[in-house]
Amino acid sequence: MEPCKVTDINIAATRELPAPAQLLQEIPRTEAQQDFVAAARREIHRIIFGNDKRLLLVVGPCSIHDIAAGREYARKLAKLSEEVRERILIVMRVYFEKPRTTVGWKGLIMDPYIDKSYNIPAGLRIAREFLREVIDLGLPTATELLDPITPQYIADLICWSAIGARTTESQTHRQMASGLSMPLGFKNSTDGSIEAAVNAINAASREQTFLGIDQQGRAASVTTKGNPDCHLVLRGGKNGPNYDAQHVTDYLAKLKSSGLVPALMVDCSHDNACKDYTRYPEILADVVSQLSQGQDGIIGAMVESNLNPGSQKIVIGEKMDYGVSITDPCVGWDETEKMIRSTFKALENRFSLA
Ligand SMILES: O=C[C@H](O)[C@H](O)COP(=O)(O)O
Ligand SMILES: C=C(OP(=O)(O)O)C(=O)O
Repeated sequence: MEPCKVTDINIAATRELPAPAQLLQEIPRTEAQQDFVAAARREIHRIIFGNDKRLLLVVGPCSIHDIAAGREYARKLAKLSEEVRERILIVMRVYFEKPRTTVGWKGLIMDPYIDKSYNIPAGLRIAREFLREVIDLGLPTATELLDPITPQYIADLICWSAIGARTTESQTHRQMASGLSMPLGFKNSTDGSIEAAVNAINAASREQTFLGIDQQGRAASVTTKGNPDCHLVLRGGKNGPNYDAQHVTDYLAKLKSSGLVPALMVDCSHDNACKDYTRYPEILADVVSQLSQGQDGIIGAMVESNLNPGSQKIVIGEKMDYGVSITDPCVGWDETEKMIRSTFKALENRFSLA
């Protein structure tokens, strides 16, 4: 009789990945890119701690799936960001990892050819190359870090990152965040509560020891110092939005009483808008009006935006519409430009008062 199998019963395949150091050598960052990332992180840090009154605006596609469209978007955004940088620090969403409620396309790193071939080595290479391009345009980069191994491959090119609503409560992600070198936002939970995010900021700001990998790709025990630049992101929840003035005031008080920096970003998409992209402009306008009324605890806003509005379903093997999201719906470029220009105008008062 065959002995009973007790390992790898549910493993279909494993595929070796290049070590992080190998990929970083193959697709290196230049000194100028390194200086740019460090400077952008410092600027974001200053905004979080109230030493820079500009609005931190994290804007861009829900996910990057087509590099040509991503590049066109980045060029347009870079140009606009120069025009408004006196009052708004624009950071581009360059999201390569998507958390799913159940199942679905998990982003360019996991499945770069959107055909279930799951060529992760190719995904990591494409991601690194695109991040370098965005930085070379003078745009700081933002991403959600989902898989705890991914940062070793791309984090040196990221200026701000998010831990998403579905993973804020995860110890693994809090530990990872505690060792990341960039400012980071924890989203409130999908049920709308902020407790998990408050606990996450607390945990991530402290030293942690956990299992990870080193730059050679070897399993390692990692000890971190704690990330001092974490903050809350309000994204609404299943009971509705949570960006209104009352919620914002209550949540800032909660952060303060928990001994945390009273700073939060409002995500104008997701459950704050019931994923209805036509509502993103009115939510951003509300946030800006709170700022104009002196609410200094709002440090930033997030908007899911693409070249063209809406979203489309993935049909494997079929051509997709150019510049349209294949994950959450986004506002199109024309609307995005209007939103950013009117935000710039509306912030005039804030700066003249300062
Ligand atoms: O921002 C993206 C989505 O909201 C998130 O990845 C969940 O998507 P899903 O509910 O379609 O799986
Ligand atoms: C997945 C995202 O957001 P959330 O975690 O708030 O659903 C996102 O910003 O892409």
